[in-house]
Amino acid sequence: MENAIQTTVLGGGSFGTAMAQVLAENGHPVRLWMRSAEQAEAIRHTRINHQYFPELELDSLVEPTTDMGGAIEQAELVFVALPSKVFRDVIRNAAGHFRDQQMVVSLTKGIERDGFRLMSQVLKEELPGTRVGVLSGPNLAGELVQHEITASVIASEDRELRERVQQALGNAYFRIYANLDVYGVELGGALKNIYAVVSGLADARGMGENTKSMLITRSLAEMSRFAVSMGANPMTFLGLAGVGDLIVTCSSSLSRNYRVGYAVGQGSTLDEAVTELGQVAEGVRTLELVHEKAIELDVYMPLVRGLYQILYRGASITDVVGALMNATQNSDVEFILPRQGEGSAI
Ligand SMILES: NC(=O)C1=CN([C@@H]2O[C@H](COP(=O)(O)OP(=O)(O)OC[C@H]3O[C@@H](n4cnc5c(N)ncnc54)[C@H](OP(=O)(O)O)[C@@H]3O)[C@@H](O)[C@H]2O)C=CC1
Ligand SMILES: O=C(CO)COP(=O)(O)O
Repeated sequence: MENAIQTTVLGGGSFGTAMAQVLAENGHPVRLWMRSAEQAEAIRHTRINHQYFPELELDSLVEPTTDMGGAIEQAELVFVALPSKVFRDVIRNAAGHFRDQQMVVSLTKGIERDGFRLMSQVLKEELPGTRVGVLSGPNLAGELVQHEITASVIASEDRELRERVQQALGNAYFRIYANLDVYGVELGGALKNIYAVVSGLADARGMGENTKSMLITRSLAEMSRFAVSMGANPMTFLGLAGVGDLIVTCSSSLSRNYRVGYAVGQGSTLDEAVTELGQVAEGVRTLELVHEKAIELDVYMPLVRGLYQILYRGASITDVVGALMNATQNSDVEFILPRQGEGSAI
């Protein structure tokens, strides 16, 4: 195709595969890097990624590979779809293959334990000289490959990168908006996973629609409050990468975080729920990190605290719900009201 962009996706899991398919359907050759030679070989022969998308026939422009060097060196645009837990190690091992000014976009929605770093920060540290962006939004992989009309946000300080990503990914079913608030867009994607777990729990317990609405709305207030305390722009949380992603992950059983919450709500232990899922649910780890950070920064996060008590301290769901409904700190104030003469806060 004229104007085809050479692309690479690192990570042959659920989202990496979905994004590779979108790129290929748009006419861009894409190397899909995965660590398993067996998996790459099977995809090459069957055109199917059996473990993650057994019903999806991959476009002929998707080339599965385990050759990390070749995949990176030949790409103009590299997308990274790896769990946050392994992100830095994989990138560090591959660092020698990247070149100056190459465009690298994180698709990962998680936080690194050491130093509470987001993936774009990891990329900047490990790959100095490259241009970095993050893509985030309400993008369930399973819906994207079904061509459900979807939108996402490319956030980067680099205008050329934003435009290139819009060009590479945009099509009749996928619309890519641009944003300059890299930190807010990325933090939104990571934080909403926690509340998807809460939402799954609530659904498993048969809680009502009033409850669900309350939970989602208060989740938005809580994640925005945290983000503002970390220096993000609260307006970003009213967009696709904030409330947009929160709504979809809190509402869909396609969300792995929701499914973990649902399983725990039905009586599984956290370990059982995560093992049964067999894919990454970033919210479980993010919860621990945000819980710790909220204490450090003294940010009021009752839902994070409640979920932490349930998942990590063995508290009963009934007790936690009771405590939340009887909470006194800030409980009767919907928004933290500004003092006279100050701007508004959330
Ligand atoms: N799925 C979705 O709908 C969306 C996911 N995301 C985000 O994308 C990121 C990746 O998620 P997703 O693809 O869904 O996760 P999956 O669990 O589906 O896949 C994870 C992928 O990472 C690979 N991997 C794990 N550990 C390593 C390692 N040490 N070295 C190399 N590869 C490794 C896995 O390989 P193997 O199969 O060999 O274990 C697999 O290919 C997450 O941060 C998620 O939040 C963002 C938007 C949507
Ligand atoms: O981020 C997602 C949708 O935007 C996917 O959520 P899960 O990781 O919970 O499946």
